Amino acid sequence: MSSPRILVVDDEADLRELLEITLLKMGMDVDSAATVAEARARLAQHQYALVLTDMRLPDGLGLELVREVNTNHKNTPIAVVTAYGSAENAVVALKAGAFDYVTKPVVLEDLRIMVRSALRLSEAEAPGAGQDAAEASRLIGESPAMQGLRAQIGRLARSMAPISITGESGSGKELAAREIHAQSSRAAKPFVAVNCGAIPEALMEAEFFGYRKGAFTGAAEEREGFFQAANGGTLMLDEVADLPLPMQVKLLRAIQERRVRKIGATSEEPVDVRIVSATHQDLARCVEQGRFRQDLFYRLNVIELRLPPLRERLDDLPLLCAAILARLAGPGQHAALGPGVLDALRAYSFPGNVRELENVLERALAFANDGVIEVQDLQLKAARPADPAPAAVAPPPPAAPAVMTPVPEPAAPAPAADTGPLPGNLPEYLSQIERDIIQRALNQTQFNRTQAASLLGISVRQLRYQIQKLGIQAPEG
Ligand SMILES: Nc1ncnc2c1ncn2[C@@H]1O[C@H](COP(=O)(O)OP(=O)(O)OP(=O)(O)O)[C@@H](O)[C@H]1O
Repeated sequence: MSSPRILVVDDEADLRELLEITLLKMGMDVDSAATVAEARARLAQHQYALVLTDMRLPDGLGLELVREVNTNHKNTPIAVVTAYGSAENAVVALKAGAFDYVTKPVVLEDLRIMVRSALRLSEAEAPGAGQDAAEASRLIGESPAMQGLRAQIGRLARSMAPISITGESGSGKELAAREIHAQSSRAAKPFVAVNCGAIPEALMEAEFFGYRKGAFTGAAEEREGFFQAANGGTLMLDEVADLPLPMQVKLLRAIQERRVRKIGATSEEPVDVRIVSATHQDLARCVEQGRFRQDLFYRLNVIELRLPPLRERLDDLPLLCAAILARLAGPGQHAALGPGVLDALRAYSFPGNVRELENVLERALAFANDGVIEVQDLQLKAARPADPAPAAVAPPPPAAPAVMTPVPEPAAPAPAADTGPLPGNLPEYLSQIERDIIQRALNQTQFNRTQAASLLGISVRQLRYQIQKLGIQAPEG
């Protein structure tokens, strides 16, 4: 089998030589070009497994090559070499379709990581390899919005560019992130999803970067963090707007440098992780309000992927219902919608999106006779005629009175202290009360954590923490 062929485009002879030697040592065949024109000539002659170009060339910009390769040589990944500290250039190149970048002075280990990743990509795209993206997709729906989304995911999966996924709660952000990972050259490596809103602030650094044995009291043995766990794969930062500011600084550094330092370690280690972030909040607004760092926003938001709310793609309801019912019924079992049910679902606004649809159908199936769901089984309460249809990334609407009734104050069920027996285990007793109340709030809001938190007068972060601590089973994606 012949070695992969790589084109290096750089007018600085020293750097070009360094790149060539490194690539040759990795077993590649290397061609080089010193100008855009030479690069074009080479590209016309050969099919390359990777093009690596400097940003500034004597007769033009590396960016032009990025665009050309993306248009005329769709299966060839192209990466850029950017000057140190010019984060802006790297972001511009990624937006233009560069697969990845390395910064000058080039750290050879980073270069090797990038090249290996690009070659996995070329192999995956070789004719006959891999699956057809649409066929493999787990994102159900044939509405124009979903078709557009799947096409966009197919394109985005090829690069290393950070992606920021926005969309309402339950609209499929995590599923989309998994899809990007599954279609990328990183598919064989881990996909790690982290709910940034559910980690107590004091533990964040240890959770993200890991720690060495003895780094602090309780660090009985060395532990990896999320970055190490996702090495070679994809790290999804879910609810990224919930990151506390000090952690945002550390995360920005790790993303920029592609290196992390475990707590208690003296040196940093390289990590090769693609970052996908998600939020139901308007991150730009969070930046304006000083709650989110502008530089991290810029870094994460290189490419934006918006997930439409379910009410904007109601035509997908039949397919979604069929898939969800098939899953709920189990193999060999039958579950179906009775007459008028689809119309009733169509008239509903699904503030909790696909997750809410799943919950509605699951509950309805429990009530249904012989697996056929009737309109009354849906218990949609009110079809809410004038739904506000909130903007995709706007803060969630206030609790809708038609669906929710207030949860009593937590103090209300306190034991009748004067008469009843005292609880034998006060902490457990209080936990049980808390568990019941949170469960009720979640049930009432169809597991919309933002609305449940607002009903209970606590922050989403507090609610998530309590859900985890109390072991409440909330359906997750
Ligand atoms: N297009 C879709 N096709 C099939 N299932 C979907 C689709 N979109 C969402 N789902 C399902 O809906 C549920 C919620 O999806 P997911 O967890 O990805 O949403 P999310 O936007 O990340 O939610 P949250 O903001 O609450 O974290 C999951 O069970 C997921 O499988």
